[in-house]
Amino acid sequence: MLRWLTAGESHGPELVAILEGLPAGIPVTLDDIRADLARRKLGYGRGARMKFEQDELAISGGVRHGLTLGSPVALRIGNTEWPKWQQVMSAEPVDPATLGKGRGAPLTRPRPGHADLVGMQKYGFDEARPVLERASARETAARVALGAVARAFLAELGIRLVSHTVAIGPVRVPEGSALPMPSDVDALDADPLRCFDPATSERMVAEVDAAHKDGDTLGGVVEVLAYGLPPGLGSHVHWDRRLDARLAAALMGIQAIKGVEVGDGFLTTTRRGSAAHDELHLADGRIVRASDRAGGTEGGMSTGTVLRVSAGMKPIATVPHALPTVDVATGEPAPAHHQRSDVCAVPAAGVVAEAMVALTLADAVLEKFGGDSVAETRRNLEAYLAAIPDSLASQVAASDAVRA
Ligand SMILES: Cc1cc2nc3c(=O)[nH]c(=O)nc-3n(C[C@H](O)[C@H](O)[C@H](O)COP(=O)(O)O)c2cc1C
Ligand SMILES: C=C(O[C@@H]1CC(C(=O)O)=C[C@@H](OP(=O)(O)O)[C@H]1O)C(=O)O
Repeated sequence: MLRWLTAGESHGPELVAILEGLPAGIPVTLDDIRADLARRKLGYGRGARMKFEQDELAISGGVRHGLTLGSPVALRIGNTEWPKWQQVMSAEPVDPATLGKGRGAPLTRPRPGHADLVGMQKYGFDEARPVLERASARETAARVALGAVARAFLAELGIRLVSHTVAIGPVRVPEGSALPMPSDVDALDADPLRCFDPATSERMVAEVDAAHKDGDTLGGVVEVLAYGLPPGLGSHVHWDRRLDARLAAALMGIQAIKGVEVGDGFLTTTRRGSAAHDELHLADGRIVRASDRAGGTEGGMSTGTVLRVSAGMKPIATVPHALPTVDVATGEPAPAHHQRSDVCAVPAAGVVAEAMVALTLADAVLEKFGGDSVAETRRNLEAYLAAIPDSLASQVAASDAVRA
């Protein structure tokens, strides 16, 4: 079983993260994790903070000489903005009179769509600062760092992930567009919106520009693909063992994600059964699926074809053209508080989604194949695949290509 936890506030000294349950022998370097942290900052429409804040990464445990030890992997990501926030976010008691009118001023005009108001009601705060500090997606840096370690483990087994943006607001890649492969990651990261279709990307840039000009914000949809999965991760036998359910929970656990689809998702509900499923045929004596509408799971288990899940993100809640709210200090109507924000963070959400899928898949792999060293996990995986009788063996073209 793989367990992970993150802690730390958006403007606190650092984020910390622990990943427990990985086998020994996974190659992990600071540079690999830093590369993923840098990818999370990408994307046209992100706010000023992405430019000046650095992710100061340190590995505090679980890795020696570039390889995991089998012990918990502990990571720290320093917030370089901390010096400006030392007093506002001090762990030690502070005289409220010294907090002043700037950063430390109480935030009493909760933003519709953010965690502000309900967090104040639930935790008994009279302003939003103590809520938004943890509700903020700054925390996703910690998940991406853990996800980089999980991805390194999956890569050792020939499993590779890629994510891309499929919609920004109403602008969507055309139906039936080509899917990116793991080898396309650099090209995707070089695109302003991490979109695989250059013409759509141009229209997405224009959409972000238009929202920015109007003092508005945007959401969108990201898709994560996993190549090289064996059949049989997850299980049909109980709801909480289903791989699709676990992936949906992991993706819905990302700030601002409001919907998840597996494969063709809701589009499938509009089709008749005869046009909704992936027919099984024989090719060279092996079973092949004629299409991939299901997105790589059937019965809550990976089928061995490409896994395809997508997540829909709502528009950023801190709308520059501030939304109406109520000032809870005066009881009067007022505009919601706004200092700065992203116009659109969908490309970053794609990188976070990739991390959450990687962690979920790593957990499912360990559940099925176990192993205290990567070599042992690999042996168990290979023995399982070899034991599938010829009469049941399926051909998994894309996956085989990656694994080879
Ligand atoms: C990568 C990323 C960046 C985000 N940036 C902002 C932001 O700058 N301003 C903002 O108000 N919300 C931002 N959000 C969304 C908020 O974190 C989210 O709306 C808030 O936590 C409430 O979401 P919920 O209703 O899904 O819990 C971001 C989300 C993600 C995933
Ligand atoms: C800091 C990050 O994202 C932040 C997520 C976020 C929110 O409300 O979720 C609000 C913004 O922070 P601030 O209000 O300080 O400008 C984003 O910059 C990050 O992703 O590293």
